[in-house]
Amino acid sequence: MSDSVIYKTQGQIAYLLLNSAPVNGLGQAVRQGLSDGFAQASQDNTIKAIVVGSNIGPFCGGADIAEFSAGTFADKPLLPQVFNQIDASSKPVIAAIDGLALGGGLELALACDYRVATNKAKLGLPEVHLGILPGAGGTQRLPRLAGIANALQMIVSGTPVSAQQAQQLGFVDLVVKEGEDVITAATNYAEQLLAQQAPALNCADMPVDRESLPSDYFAEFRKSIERKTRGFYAPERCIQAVEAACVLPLVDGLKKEGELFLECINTPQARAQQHLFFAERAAGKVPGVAKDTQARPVKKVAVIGSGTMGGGIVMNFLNAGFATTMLDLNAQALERGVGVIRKNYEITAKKGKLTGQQVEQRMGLLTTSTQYSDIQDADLVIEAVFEKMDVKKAVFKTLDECCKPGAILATNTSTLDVNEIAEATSRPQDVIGLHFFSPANVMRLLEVVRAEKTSPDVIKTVLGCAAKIKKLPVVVGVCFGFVGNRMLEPYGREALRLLLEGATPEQIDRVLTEFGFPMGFCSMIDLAGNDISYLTRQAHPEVTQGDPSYGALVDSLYELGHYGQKTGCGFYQYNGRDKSANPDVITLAEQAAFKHGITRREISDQEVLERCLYPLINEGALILEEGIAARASDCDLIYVNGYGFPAWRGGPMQYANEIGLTNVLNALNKYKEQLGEYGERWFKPAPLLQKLATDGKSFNAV
Ligand SMILES: NC(=O)c1ccc[n+]([C@@H]2O[C@H](COP(=O)([O-])OP(=O)(O)OC[C@H]3O[C@@H](n4cnc5c(N)ncnc54)[C@H](O)[C@@H]3O)[C@@H](O)[C@H]2O)c1
Repeated sequence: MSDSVIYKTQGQIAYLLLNSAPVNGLGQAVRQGLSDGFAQASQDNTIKAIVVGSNIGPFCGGADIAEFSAGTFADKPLLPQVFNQIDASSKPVIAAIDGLALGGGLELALACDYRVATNKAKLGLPEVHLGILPGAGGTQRLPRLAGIANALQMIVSGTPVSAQQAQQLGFVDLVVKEGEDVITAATNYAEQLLAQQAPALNCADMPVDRESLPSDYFAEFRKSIERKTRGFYAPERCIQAVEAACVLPLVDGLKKEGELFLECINTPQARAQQHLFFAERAAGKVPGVAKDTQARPVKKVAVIGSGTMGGGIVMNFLNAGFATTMLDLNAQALERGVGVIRKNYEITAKKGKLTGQQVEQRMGLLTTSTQYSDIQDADLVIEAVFEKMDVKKAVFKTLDECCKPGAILATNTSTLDVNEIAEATSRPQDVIGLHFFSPANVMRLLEVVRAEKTSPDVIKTVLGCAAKIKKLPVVVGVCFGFVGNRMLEPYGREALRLLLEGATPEQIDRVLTEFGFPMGFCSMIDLAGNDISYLTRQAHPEVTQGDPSYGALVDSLYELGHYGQKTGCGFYQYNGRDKSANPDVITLAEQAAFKHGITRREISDQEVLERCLYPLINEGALILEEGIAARASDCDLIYVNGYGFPAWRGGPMQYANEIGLTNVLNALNKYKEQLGEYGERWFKPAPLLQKLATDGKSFNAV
């Protein structure tokens, strides 16, 4: 038998202990070990019960996902076969669960007859997040053990539950206290079962209670998740599998589940979602930051600026239990900032997501000040003041004078040069960019901007802090807009140019939302305020590369005071929640087109999509070439988590991989030719894209 599963016996009980670090992934060797162990225990007449547990701590993190892309998940024995073998055992089988029982790990536990778990265990079926469904019996056994509604909720949301919740739902039999050894507890449980002559249970004999649910239950459930799952393929297949569990005997339900699993596994969506899964793990590996780099201790945090971003950033740290000082030179702004934080917490408490005591606890961690001398003992300072270089430099000079040696000095700038800000101090090695996204207390993405002199231990420290405040940190280099906003620039440039060439805001937004963005570019600019886009361009005229038509329509709207939603008018007109076309936009576009010698024409939806997306992808290739991002998957994480790029497409670079880099390259070349001088200026393919396409490779090769 393989070392991946340890087989041992003690008295009447056989133990199968998974032994495959780090999380007992169910690769071929583990599957084989389980199957062999069960065969051995079944044949041994002295064995009366079987305990399945872990030799390394966590019970089981699930299938070995790398096997999906390699195709080896189909190497025998197949996971469903092994679990059917366990379910069919004539001897009681007890799962002993500590730590994780996720995906295939929970399906393994469900195939056992009884489950004993520690109160720290997490049990769930997160397959839907990988674009697939639980394909080893989870969709058939969980409804039988936990009821249809509970199972459906767990399978479609992918959200795990605690051992206590699992016991309430009926699929954990015993929860053991912290510190108790779960294998000992499972052994005691097995002995009790044997003393009671408790039978081995077979899921096939368990009824599914469909009658207690309304006849339109599944239809209503579908409606309830419609918005959240728009565009995703797997949730509907999960529902169909649970529906099958309601009407089919177990053996046929398992067959149906297997068919639905195969329908999902080879789709671009499953590849995209698995790409993002691996991308998150890869993002933690930062070139130049060694594994054994020591992080600096961070206990006290200070945030400079109590405006929109400062307040949101402060909340992250209060939520994670950090003593935090919010500093603003303007006492009124400071008071307003504290008020906004309290109000946000109170709204959350009203929704029942925080208790009154928790609100006070968090507010109790907050101190405020208008004096820099009050933050001299802060370990981490995050600046979120006005976006002006002279203001930022003055703040960093003051921080340099007042902060203790070794304090990390971070800036939340969106567009300014972090190297220049760092040089305003005598300690550029301690300076870093922490680019939070708005609303900063909600958005998970954090661009960590590594300046030329930022020291590796500073990066290591902020990555640790990011994990504590539950952010997804992606390390990027210094350039205008870093990764996210830099890639957004050509996307927006093309959307605005297409309006001059003949497209309408409605067409652009429709094409982009049909692609999967939650909103199109014109609606997005209206929401953010086109004054921001106008003023940023004024401050950074170099982005236009001398193109006089660049952003022309935004200029016209700005000059009319039509800033978007905040003034009730922008690309659209707003009346409360109602949004309608702004008829002036066409006239303004015609005037701008005339001024810049652009001939208006009918624009196809395909052109809208290609011209918005391909330059964005091309910019990603330039970013990779320049080393601003370490890997294409980092750009994807930024786009999916910060810019609404549909997760089921895996991010712009993965989308390009999926449609083929040659197609992207050919389209860029086509527009380069078709659009004359404009095309020559903006549609030059990045050398990296050209090379990869010519070599028949994808961005994953970088
Ligand atoms: N708003 C966004 O969506 C967003 C997103 C990402 C990053 N950012 C960046 O975050 C920073 C702050 O943006 P915001 O939208 O919160 O601005 P804001 O205008 O809402 O707040 C800025 C605050 O800084 C204070 N302030 C100004 N100078 C100061 C000084 N010298 N010392 C202490 N306090 C000072 C002001 O009183 C004000 O309360 C900017 O650099 C911006 O580019 C903003």
